[in-house]
Amino acid sequence: MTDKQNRTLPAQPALCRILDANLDRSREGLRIIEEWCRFGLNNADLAGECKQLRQELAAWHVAELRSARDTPADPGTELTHPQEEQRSSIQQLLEANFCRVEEALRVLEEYGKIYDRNMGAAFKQMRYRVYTLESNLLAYRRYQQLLRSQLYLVTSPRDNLMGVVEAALQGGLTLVQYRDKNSDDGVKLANARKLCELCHRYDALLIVNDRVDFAIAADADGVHLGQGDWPVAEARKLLGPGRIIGRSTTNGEEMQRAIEEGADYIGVGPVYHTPTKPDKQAAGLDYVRYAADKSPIPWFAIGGIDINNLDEVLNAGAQRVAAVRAIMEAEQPTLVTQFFISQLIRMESLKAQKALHGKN
Ligand SMILES: Cc1ncc(COP(=O)(O)OP(=O)(O)O)c(N)n1
Ligand SMILES: Cc1ncsc1CCOP(=O)(O)O
Ligand SMILES: [Mg+2]
Repeated sequence: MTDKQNRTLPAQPALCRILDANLDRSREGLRIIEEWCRFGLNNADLAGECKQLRQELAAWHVAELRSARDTPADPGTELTHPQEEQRSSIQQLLEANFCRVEEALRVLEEYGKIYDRNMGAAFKQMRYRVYTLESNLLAYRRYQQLLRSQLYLVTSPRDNLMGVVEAALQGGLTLVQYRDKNSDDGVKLANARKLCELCHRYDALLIVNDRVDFAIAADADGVHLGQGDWPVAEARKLLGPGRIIGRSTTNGEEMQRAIEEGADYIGVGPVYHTPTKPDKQAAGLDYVRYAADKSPIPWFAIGGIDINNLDEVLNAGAQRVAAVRAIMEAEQPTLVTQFFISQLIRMESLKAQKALHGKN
C-alpha cells in the first residue's frame, strides 16, 4: 500500500514514530473490540469487520515505520490516565477503546497525508467505518439485552425512586422504563438522566415513557409509545435504528400495526384492570394467549400483574412481563424481582423440556 510513488517527502523519524505508535494503538483497540464481538456477542459480522479493519491497518504498518520505534526514549510510555486503570463495565471498556481507535485514526489521517498521498483518504474512510461499527455494535448490544430481559420494571413517582430501582437491579432486573405522568419537565429530565446512569452501571437498559425528546437528551436506550403518543416512524426518524421503540397494544389489530410500523417490542395489556391506569379497560388473558400465538416480536404482558397471579399469566403463554406496583410498592423490591425472574425462568425451562419431548 505504501507504494513509494505515492510518497511526497522523505519520511522523518518523528513522523514514522507517530505513524507507528498510532497504527499500534488502533490495531490493539480493534483487537479488544473484536474479542467482545466474537466471544461476548458471538457476532461473526461485527468480529469480521474488526478483523478486516485490522488487516487493512497491518498493510500500512510497513517495516520502515515499525523500525522507527524507539520505546526506551518514548516519554509517552510512562503516561497513564486514572480512567485507563479502571473499567467498571463492558460498555465502558468498549467506549474507551472505540475512542482510542477513532483518535488514533484521526492522527493517522492527518500525519499520514505527509507520509503518503493515499494515506489521509484511506484512514478517513476507515474512521467512518469505525463510527458505523460502533453504532452497529451498540444497537446489537441493546437488542440482545432486550431479548434477554424477561422482567420489565415500569416506574411510578417515589421519593426514593433511585433506591427502589437500584434494589430491583440488585435482584437481577435488566430492563427499566421511566414513567412519570405528573412531574415538571426539569424533574423528569433529571430523573431520566440519573436512572440512565444507574441502569447502565448494572448493565441494564433504560427506556423513557412517552417522550422521544427526553430519551435523546438523557441518552436513554429507547422510548415507549402508547397508541396516543408519537407514531413509531416519526420517533424512529429522531432516534435512528440503534435505539429501542416499544408500543402499547390492547388487541390484535394494534399489534399488527405496531409490527408493521417497526416497533421493537410491544406491551400486551392491561391483562387485568389496574389502579395504575384506572381508565383503561382490561384486555384480559385472551389477548395474552393471542400474543403468545401470533407475535413475532418480543412482547411484555402488563397490567395488574403481581406475584399472586403471575402463574396464571405465564400459563396463558407470557414469557415476559412488566409491572409497576408489584415492584415499586414492594417492601423488598430485590426479593420480589428475584421471585418474578425465577418464575419466568422456571416456565421457560418447562416449555423447553416440553418442546424437547414433543408435548404441548
Ligand atoms: C411496557 C408498557 N406497555 C404499555 C404501556 C402503556 O403505555 P401508554 O398506553 O402510552 O400509557 P402510559 O404508560 O403512557 O400511561 C407502558 N407504559 N409500558
Ligand atoms: C402502564 C400500563 N399500561 C398498561 S397497564 C399499565 C399499568 C400497569 O401497572 P401495574 O403493574 O401497577 O398494574
Ligand atoms: Mg404513553
